[in-house]
Amino acid sequence: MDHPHKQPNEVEQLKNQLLKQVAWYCMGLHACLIITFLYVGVELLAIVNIMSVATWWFGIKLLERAQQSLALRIFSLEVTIHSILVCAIIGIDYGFQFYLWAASCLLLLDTQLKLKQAVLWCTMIIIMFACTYLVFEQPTQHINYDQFAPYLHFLNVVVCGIPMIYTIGLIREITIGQQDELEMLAAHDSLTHLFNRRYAHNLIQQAYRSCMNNQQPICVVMADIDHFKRVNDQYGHEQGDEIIERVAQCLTQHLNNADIAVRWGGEEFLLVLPGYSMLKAQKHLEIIRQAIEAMTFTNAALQITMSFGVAQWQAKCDFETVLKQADIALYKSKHKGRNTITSAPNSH
Ligand SMILES: Nc1nc2c(ncn2[C@@H]2O[C@H](COP(=O)(O)OP(=O)(O)OP(=O)(O)O)[C@@H](O)[C@H]2O)c(=O)[nH]1
Repeated sequence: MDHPHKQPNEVEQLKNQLLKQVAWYCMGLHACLIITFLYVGVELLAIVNIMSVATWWFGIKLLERAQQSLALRIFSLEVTIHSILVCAIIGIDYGFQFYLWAASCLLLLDTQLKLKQAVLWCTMIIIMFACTYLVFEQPTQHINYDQFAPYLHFLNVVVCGIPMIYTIGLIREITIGQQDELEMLAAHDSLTHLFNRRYAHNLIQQAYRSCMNNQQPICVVMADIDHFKRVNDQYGHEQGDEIIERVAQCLTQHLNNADIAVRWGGEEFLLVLPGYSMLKAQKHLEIIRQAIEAMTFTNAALQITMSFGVAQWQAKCDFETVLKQADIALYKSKHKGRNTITSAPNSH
């Protein structure tokens, strides 16, 4: 069940905007048709179009009140009735039956309608479209401008097709955007935007395999903010969060594209440095250590430091083992008084 205080869905808002655009387009179209039908002497259809303008206007008001599902059903019903009526009066030569395709597409956009129901209704509309060719071949009222029928037919197909392409294209974009966002959310930690532990696992294995294949060294680093509990207690949890964020930014700034930075736990980070020998990693970590030590905050009294443990990932060694080596080295850094880098002994 929906939570009464749930956030408005961004995608639904986008869809609403898009539907409003389409609705304005359709309302304008019907307004033009009022004039057209008056001009060609089919007053009944001019009246039908006046009713259509009113319906689309009402639908726009529903969209403005975020009643998207009801608006879509009304739009779809309007288009269906309208197309059938027009075909019943002037026949199918003018191509108004194609709006039934648009009506079925509109109904499919109603996500509150169960897929089975939507498919059933859409199928019925498409069957109605097919029936127009059997039932309305002979018009009940002839228009004096029969010679324009092929052009109007052509125009109707195009006019009907454009919003369909536009709508489906935009929904495609929304879907791709959503997929990217989901992938991003699944891969990254929300506070630091670094990779999360679960996602990083495969990346780390890939980096390791690539280094082993190219006979390159690779280092694994465990890093932990010092006395973070004290910082939290003294300056508050929010300040603590800001520190974690800033440390993550600092790490990212000092890493290359191929390096992997992971938020491993609360104030604990894992770095995987492909192509780094132990010496190169130590030098690089020293730059990072100094950068973190030099960080300033709004509260001038606040200063933080970070401890590091680094291990070189040897061939035929599994990740858990090298991680443990880096972890033990980190523990030693803490033991030595923190704000320092320690290398795992068997990694030289
Ligand atoms: N603000 C904030 N604090 C966190 C977060 N995750 C963990 N912590 C806190 O980080 C602190 C970690 O404390 P400890 O593991 O005892 O280590 P420490 O105080 O950093 O001490 P050392 O690691 O020994 O230097 C705990 O108080 C956690 O509540 C977070 O996302 N935000």
